[in-house]
This record gives sequence, structure tokens and C-alpha cells, in this order.
Amino acid sequence: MIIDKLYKFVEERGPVCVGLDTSIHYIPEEFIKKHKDEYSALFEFNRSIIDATYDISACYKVQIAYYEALGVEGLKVYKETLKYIKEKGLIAICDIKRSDISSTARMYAKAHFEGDFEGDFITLNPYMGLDSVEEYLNYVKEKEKGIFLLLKTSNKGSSDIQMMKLENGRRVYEQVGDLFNKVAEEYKGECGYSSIGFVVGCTDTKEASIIRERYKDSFFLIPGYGVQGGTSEDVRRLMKGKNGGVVNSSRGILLAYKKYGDDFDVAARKEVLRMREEILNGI
Ligand SMILES: O=c1ccn([C@@H]2O[C@H](COP(=O)(O)O)[C@@H](O)[C@H]2O)c(=O)[nH]1
Repeated sequence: MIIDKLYKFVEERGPVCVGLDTSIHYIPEEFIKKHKDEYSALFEFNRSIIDATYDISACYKVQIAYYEALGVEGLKVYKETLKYIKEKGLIAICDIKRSDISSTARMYAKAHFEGDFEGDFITLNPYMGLDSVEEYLNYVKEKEKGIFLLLKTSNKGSSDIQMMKLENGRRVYEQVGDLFNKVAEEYKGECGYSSIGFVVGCTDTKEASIIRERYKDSFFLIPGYGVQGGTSEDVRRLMKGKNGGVVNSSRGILLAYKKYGDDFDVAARKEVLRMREEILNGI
């Protein structure tokens, strides 16, 4: 199961997930000038970040929106970045947040679990229900793939719907979490976690411990650290020890050169080390 590989990397390298939400505007101008065009600079920037951080990071989360926004040329960079991660034996989480009826979901599964845009894990929005996720499950069982389902997101608006109380007393996110937790049981690896995990933002201090307590055996992808305001203390409420999840930081790592004044790859490494130390020290 792919979760066993991720768990092993978390144990060996720490829980940091490097977010490759790479905007052209984040790349230093001198670096862009050294390359044929913006797209090759974009790929080389990603490659340098990966080379500088792979031995101290659990995985890479590649946010497709940043590449889609650049059209076909951007998607080629997305593809090349995923290929590079795979060639180095690392783990890619494709942050695509798809959700659709099953016939369309089948196509999304094909697009992101095989072919040009293949990754190890994908993110899905499960709020369309069980049948919107079913088409992906065969890949989890047979092709060493994994899924992170949005549960309680890091944005302020997550309280608009996800926190609503239903007549049965549960919150909407609990209804969704309980439903998919049962499904996840069938995809457990040797590490005890399932290849179907949840996305839980670390920006809701109050709800974090409740979520961890309710989903004791789930592996979490945790965004919201740093720029969005989540702290290491918030992360620890969700982590369940040192290896119950991975903690994403995108802008905090990609733009670390502005904070440290070093070359961007050197600064990215410094920031991953700082973040890892800050999170693990309190556990
Ligand atoms: O609840 C969620 C789910 C996904 N994200 C994604 O994580 C990164 C966060 O980027 P930062 O620069 O570290 O804030 C981004 O790709 C989001 O789309 C999230 O933030 N919250």
C-alpha cells in the first residue's frame, strides 16, 4: 500500500510536505533570465527545490491550479514535475480536489492515476457522496495509489457548511468523515493507516483535538501551516505523535528566500529544517 511508503518517509525524513504551488511570480527574476523561457524556469525552479529538500521531506504536493492557469505549457511543467518526483523515487500528492458523478470520476481517475499526470495520491472532494469516490478505489487496491479526502478545510469558510449541525447531532464534516472512514478501513496498510486519508487544516484550533479524537486511526494531510496562520502547536493537535500525518507548506517554503536572503533552494532547505524541528520538538 502506498501509505506504507509515505509512513516510512515520514519516519525517516519527518512530516513536512513541500507544496509546489509555483507561481511564475515567486521565481527570482535573475533565475528566469537564465532560462529559455518562463516555463523552463518554472520546471527548473521546482527541480531545484526538490533536489534541495527530498532527504528531509516526506512528500511533495503539487497544486495543479498553478499550472492549469498557464494553459497547455503550464500543464507540461506539471507533468514534468510529477515525472521528476517519480524518477527520484519520491512521493507526489496531486492536489486536484476533484468531485463528480461516477462516469466522469472514472476519467479523472485515469487522468491522474495513469498517464501524463500520474501521481501517488490525489485529493478529492467527497461532498458529492460515496459514488463520486468509488471509481478511484480500484487504483488504491491494485495500483498502489492513495487518496486524501477533504474533511475540514483550512479556509475560514469551512465553517459555513462543514461545521453545520445536522438533525442527528453530527456536524456535516463528521457525517462525511464517518461515512468515508468505513470505506478507508478496507485499504489499510501494514503501518496501520489507510491509503485513504483526510485533509484537515490546522487553522481551527478549537476543532482540531475533536477531529483527531474522532478519527484516531486516520492519516491526515494537514495544510494551513505558516502563511495561513496555523502554528506547530495546532499541527501537533492533529498529528497523533510524530507520524500520523504530513504537514504542507507551500508559500512558506517557495518564498523562504525572501525571509533568509539566501538562494531560493538553500532557503527552502533551511525552512523545511526549521519547520520540521519546530513541529517535532514539541511532540
Ligand atoms: O483545506 C485546504 C486544502 C488544501 N489547501 C491547499 O494547500 C496549499 C496551502 O498553501 P500555503 O501557501 O501553504 O498556504 C494550497 O495548495 C491550497 O490549495 C489548503 O490550503 N487548505
